[in-house]
Amino acid sequence: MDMQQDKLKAHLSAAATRDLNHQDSSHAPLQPTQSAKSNELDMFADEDNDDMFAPEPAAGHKRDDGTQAVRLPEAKQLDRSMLDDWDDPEGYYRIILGELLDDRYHIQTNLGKGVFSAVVRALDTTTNRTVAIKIIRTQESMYKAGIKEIEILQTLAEADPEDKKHIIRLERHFEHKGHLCMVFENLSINLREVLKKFGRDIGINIIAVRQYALQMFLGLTLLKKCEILHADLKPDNVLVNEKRNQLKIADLGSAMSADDNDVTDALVSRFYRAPEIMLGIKHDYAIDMWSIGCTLFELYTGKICFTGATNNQMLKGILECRGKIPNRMLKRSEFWAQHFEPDGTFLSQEIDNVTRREVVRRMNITRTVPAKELKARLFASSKGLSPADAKELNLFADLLDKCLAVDPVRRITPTDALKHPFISRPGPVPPHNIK
Ligand SMILES: Nc1ncnc2c1ncn2[C@@H]1O[C@H](COP(=O)(O)OP(=O)(O)OP(=O)(O)O)[C@@H](O)[C@H]1O
Repeated sequence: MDMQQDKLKAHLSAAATRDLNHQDSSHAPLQPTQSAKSNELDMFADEDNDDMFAPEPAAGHKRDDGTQAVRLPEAKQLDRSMLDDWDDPEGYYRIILGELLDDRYHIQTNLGKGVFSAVVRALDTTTNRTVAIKIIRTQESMYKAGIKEIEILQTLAEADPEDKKHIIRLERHFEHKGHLCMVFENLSINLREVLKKFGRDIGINIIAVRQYALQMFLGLTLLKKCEILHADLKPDNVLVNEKRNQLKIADLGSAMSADDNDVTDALVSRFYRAPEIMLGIKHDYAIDMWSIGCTLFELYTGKICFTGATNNQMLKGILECRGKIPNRMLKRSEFWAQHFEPDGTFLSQEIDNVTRREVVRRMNITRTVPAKELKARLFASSKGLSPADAKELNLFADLLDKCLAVDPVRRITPTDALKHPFISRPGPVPPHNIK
């Protein structure tokens, strides 16, 4: 529980920072050159290519994926007994570039720290391939969470032997100096970084969004088939390959069995949190579809779909954009009284601009059908659309409307999302991917 709270705190502060980062970004035109591109491998081709993870070009050799790998001094087992402590005060393993882990993995790059782990990129000297290794912090709760994540990843891999469903592959795991180490296939950057580098805070082109949407929906079908909720989907937890034409859903550290659905209003990072979670209604697979809807909106516009410093302010944004919460939902809600009066009036808990005190503003939202607002926001970020582009964007708006249905019972399922015309119509999508 501590760990979850820890993780949530970090998510909240990261989300708040992102919120600030996005305040000034301007809307993106759907540039004709972007929308006209038809080759999905080429979807970012005219954009700058300065990969933050690109290895040193000079002393490199070609990897099997065609990229350059750094030539490192000969791998050696460091005698860490010479060191006072191989962990930092927070239980993270202190990374030493060049160290050989498990007599096999030669650490090349430090990819940074998450809440649960430090992640490194390493060369597997047995296969000569690059891998990513998640080195879990020492805390017992984190070790246990790591074991759970391994079990879930194994279940998912067994159900997808051909690796077609876009969920990250765990190759194996081992222990090193009391740390659980998880060896993953190596990927490049996450979708938040894609947005920052290639969308320049204005979003990426609709062909890329469609390709990514298809792959994420395939991932959701596998999760559902295995009766697993990811419960932390957001751009940060979706990784792409070097070419950026394939993605994998990653970080299953919060994933759980679908019947493990105790009511809590703090599940999922706040901006990607479905309304039923905030209202205290028993949740199911639909929470992941909501998160994907928010992620797709953000990919296209470069803007976070719903923001709010609290669940209450998140609900306010959702109500304004998507209309009234249906009574049948409020009836099943454990936390409705924190946000509504018995007659359905919304109690917006805001900070007064002048006094800086909390004030409660009563809002009577009666609209039962979603406003055109979502669509308007998509079109506002796309200037100078050709009729063909506008048609494409209308299809995307219709799909998003269904992914972001307030009532989870009415929200589109992954299988139906794959059949939606935005995804299923003929186009530049490899046919083997559509199952
Ligand atoms: N297989 C991989 N290939 C390349 N980079 C990876 C891989 N796995 C993780 N990373 C990088 O490490 C970061 C953290 O990974 P991950 O989210 O799995 O760790 P975590 O400790 O669970 O973090 P948190 O829960 O705080 O997001 C990712 O955002 C990504 O940038």
